[in-house]
Amino acid sequence: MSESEVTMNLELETYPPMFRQQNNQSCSHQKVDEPVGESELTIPVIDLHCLSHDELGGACRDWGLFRLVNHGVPSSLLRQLHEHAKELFSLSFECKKEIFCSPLSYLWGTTAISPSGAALLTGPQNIHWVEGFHFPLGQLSQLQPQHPTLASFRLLAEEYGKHMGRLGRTIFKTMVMELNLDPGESETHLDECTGFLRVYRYPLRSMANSAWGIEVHTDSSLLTILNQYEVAGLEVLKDNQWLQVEPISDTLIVNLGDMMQAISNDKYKSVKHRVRLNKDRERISIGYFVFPKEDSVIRSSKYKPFTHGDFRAQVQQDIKTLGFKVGLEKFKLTQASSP
Ligand SMILES: O=C(O)CCC(=O)C(=O)O
Ligand SMILES: [Fe+2]
Repeated sequence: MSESEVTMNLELETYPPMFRQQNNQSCSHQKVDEPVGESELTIPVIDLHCLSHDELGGACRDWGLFRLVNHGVPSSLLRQLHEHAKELFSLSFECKKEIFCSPLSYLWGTTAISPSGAALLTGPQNIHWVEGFHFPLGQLSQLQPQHPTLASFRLLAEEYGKHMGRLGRTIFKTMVMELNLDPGESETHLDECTGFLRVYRYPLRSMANSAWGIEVHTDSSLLTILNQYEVAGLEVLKDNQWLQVEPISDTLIVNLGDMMQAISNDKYKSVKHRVRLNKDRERISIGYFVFPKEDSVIRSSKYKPFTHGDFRAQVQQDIKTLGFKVGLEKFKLTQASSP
C-alpha cells in the first residue's frame, strides 16, 4: 500500500461507517446546476461598528441574510476554533461516539436531534452528507471532558459563545426597533439559554452519492450566525437564483430563521439555503443558533399563536412521518381561518 493510500484509509476511519459504505456509489458524474458567483449579486454587508437600522432592515426584508463585519470576534479565536474543530473531527469515529456524551451529542447523516440529543433520521433517501457536534452553550459549565482535544475545544467554545450571545442580542434589539415591535413583549423572543453551537464537517464530494451536504431548508431558529472558514459550499436562494456565499476571512454570515419570520409577521425572510459538497477540500463550518423561550407565545396576523415548543414538536413529527420539515406553513392562517 502506498503512503497516500495508508493516509486515506486512516482518514476513512474518522468518518461514520454509513459514509464509508456508500463511498463506492459516487455520482460525481451527475449534473447539478452550478450556483451564481457572488460577484454578480452582492450580499448585503452590515457593519456592527456603525449599525444602520435601515440597512439592517433592508437586508432582513430583501434577503434574510447578510455578511457581518467589524463584529469584534478576534480573528485568532476564529482560527483556533477551526483548527481545534479539525482536530476533533480527525479522531476516529468510535472515539467521537464515546467522548460526545450528554449534554453534548455527535450526529451524522442528519442535522435534526430530539430534545434528549438523539439523532432523528428517517431513511437513506434523506441522508445529509455531514457529521456534526452539538454544543448547548447553556450547559457547557457542567462539562468536565476527559479527552484533551475536547477539553480545549470546550474552552474556546465558551469564549466564542459569549461573543455569539453579544452579537445575537445586538442584532435582535436593532431588528425589534426597526420593526417597531413592543420591546417588552419581544424580550422573551430571544432566549440566550437556548443558544447552541453546531460544528460541522462535510466530506469531499467524491465520498458521497449526492452533491449536497445539507439540502434546501430554512433554519427553525430566530437567527443563525455562521462562521464558514476558507472552503465554499453555502448557497442562498435570492430571486429564484442560487448564489454561492463566498467565504471571506474575518466576516460572519447571519441568516434569519423561521421564528424571526413569524415574529416580524413575514416582513423579514427566513432564507432558503443549502450546502454543496466541495470537490477538493473537506469543509468545516461553525453555526450558532438561538431561539425564543420555549413557552413564549408568538403572535402575528399571519400565523396562529404558537410557541417555539409547539413548532419544534411539529417539525419532529413531520420528520418522523413525512421524512422532512414542513415548517411555518403548518402554522399559517388560511384566509378562512384568519380573524
Ligand atoms: O454549513 C453551513 O454553511 C450551513 C449549515 C446550515 O445551513 C445549518 O446547519 O442549518
Ligand atoms: Fe441552515
